[in-house]
Amino acid sequence: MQNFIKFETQSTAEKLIQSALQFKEKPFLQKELGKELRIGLIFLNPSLRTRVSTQIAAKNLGMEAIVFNIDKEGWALEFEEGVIMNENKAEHIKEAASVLGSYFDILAIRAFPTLTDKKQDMADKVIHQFIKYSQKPVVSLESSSRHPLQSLADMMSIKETWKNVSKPKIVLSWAPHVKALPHAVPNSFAEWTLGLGHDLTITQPQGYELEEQFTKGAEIEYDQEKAVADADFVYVKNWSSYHDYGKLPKVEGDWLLKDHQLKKGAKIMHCLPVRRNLELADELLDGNKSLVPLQAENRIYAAQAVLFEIISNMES
Ligand SMILES: NCCC[C@H](NC(=O)CCC(=O)O)C(=O)O
Ligand SMILES: NC(=O)OP(=O)(O)O
Repeated sequence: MQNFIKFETQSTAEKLIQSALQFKEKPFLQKELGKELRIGLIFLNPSLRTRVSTQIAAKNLGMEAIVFNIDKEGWALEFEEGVIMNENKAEHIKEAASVLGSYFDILAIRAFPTLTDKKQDMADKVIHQFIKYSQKPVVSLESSSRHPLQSLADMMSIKETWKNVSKPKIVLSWAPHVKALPHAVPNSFAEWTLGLGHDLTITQPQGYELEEQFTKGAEIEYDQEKAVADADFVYVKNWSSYHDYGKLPKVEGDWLLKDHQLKKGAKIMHCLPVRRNLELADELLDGNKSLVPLQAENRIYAAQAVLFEIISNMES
């Protein structure tokens, strides 16, 4: 594995989950591996979990991690090729990525979508420019289209929790929000669950269908109550419209999930940050159905498994 920007194969994903679970048992198992290596965590958007968990993961492997909030502390970046830079952008991605590539052994990038330019967002233009111009392995810390480190931690959390031999019923449920949010988390969640051979049902209001490349093979159920009634895991997340890109079509009914709609033993998941009592009710977040703290904790070991795999490939 050179770059980690999406789900690749079932066997790679399973290997990463196993490795993450092993690092959770023994975080310092490979504490010397990265001792002469440096990772740059480059943020174009805010973060709590991704930023801190990836720093801890790097430290557990003996690496130095430097965080750079490039959107606030760097020069304004130009991503277009061949333009005359006579407006407010002071530095081109060609120089920025190439210089950062010369400073670091691995680069990790967070670049949210515009939610206005669908083509650019779906092509993950920013992350691909970092790959092209840095010439270093790149890890996605959430791109326009996907959030693979989150999904790896989510798959690990499901694996740790589900002890039955039968397959769990997994539901991805749209939830209300006040803003237009990206599709990266639900896209990746669908990509990873289906890629690992799980059964997935997606419930969302009309107009909020996700891109089919991610959801092919999932059952779509517009009636949320029906979809969640017998679910073992309900992954709750808001996203804006994909087809009417970045818009917020009017929603009928109350999509805020209630504890009584779920069966006993069902688990609730969310990537965080969550808006309490808008996206998810206190009774669910604070109750025993919540896997949310486990998911957040597992972000460390998901990142550690990914960095371990990239470093192991660099050396061979
Ligand atoms: N990294 C996890 C989620 C990040 C982002 N959420 C947000 O922007 C929430 C913002 C707010 O609630 O104002 C998303 O949905 O992709
Ligand atoms: N879940 C997640 O990626 O959280 P942050 O946006 O805080 O990093």
